[in-house]
Amino acid sequence: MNAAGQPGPLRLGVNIDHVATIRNARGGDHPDLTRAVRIVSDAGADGITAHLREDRRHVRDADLDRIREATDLPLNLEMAATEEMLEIALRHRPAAACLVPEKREERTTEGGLDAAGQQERLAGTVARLQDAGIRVSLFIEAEERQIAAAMKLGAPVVELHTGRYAHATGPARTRELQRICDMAALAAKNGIEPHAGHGLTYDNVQPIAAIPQLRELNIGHFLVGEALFKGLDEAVRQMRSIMDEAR
Ligand SMILES: CC(=O)[C@@H](O)[C@H](O)COP(=O)(O)O
Ligand SMILES: NCC(=O)COP(=O)(O)O
Repeated sequence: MNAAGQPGPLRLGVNIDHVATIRNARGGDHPDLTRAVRIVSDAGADGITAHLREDRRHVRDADLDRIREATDLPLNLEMAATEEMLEIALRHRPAAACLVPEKREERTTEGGLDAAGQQERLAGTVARLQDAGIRVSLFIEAEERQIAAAMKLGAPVVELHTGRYAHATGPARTRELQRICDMAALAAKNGIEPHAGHGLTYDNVQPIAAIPQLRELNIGHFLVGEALFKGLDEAVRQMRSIMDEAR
């Protein structure tokens, strides 16, 4: 919140992974990721997010340079906390690196990173990224013990996993929303910048975008799907406008 008690600006990071998923379905270079990045930039995104999965099912190593060349927007690299990914991040120096849990056989990122249970393992990765000037974020469940772990690790940012909220209905959704509100407030109170993302759509983004402490939402799969019907430019602009109206 700013000095007047109003929520500050909310950045939109567009995750372009699933443009690459469609490209990879045929093995060529269409749809071109850099074209998508330029459209997203022109449509009002504040950043580009890409998850370089260990199995390279969507974005690939060579895409990272191509994304950087296509836009001045900051790149938020989502990555597992492995030595291989750390070396890639240190070579490419994205503006931000978001440490995510990864299971090879999962359909999508199923839950948050267990920062509380893996503090020792994560400490070195967080420190090496930060030493390289890369802003570290931890993609965690909205739980007090995970925020406490982020504080101990010295992470400047947490991204709260909104998957459970996105899939819940009725009172369960209200509970999930409250959890995210409370943990965004707790993070901010302790000097950690809270972000959120996963499974957000036009129908469910408004209450999340209205959480005053949140500074960034990362949204991908829905926007790429919606782009089939209205184009990527319009899909991003509409999301931007719902987010702006919520502040
Ligand atoms: C961590 C995360 O939420 C994103 O990476 C997003 O889900 C897109 O990647 P997947 O669809 O491969 O999970
Ligand atoms: N970290 C969440 C993200 O980048 C986008 O998730 P989704 O919108 O593809 O589910």
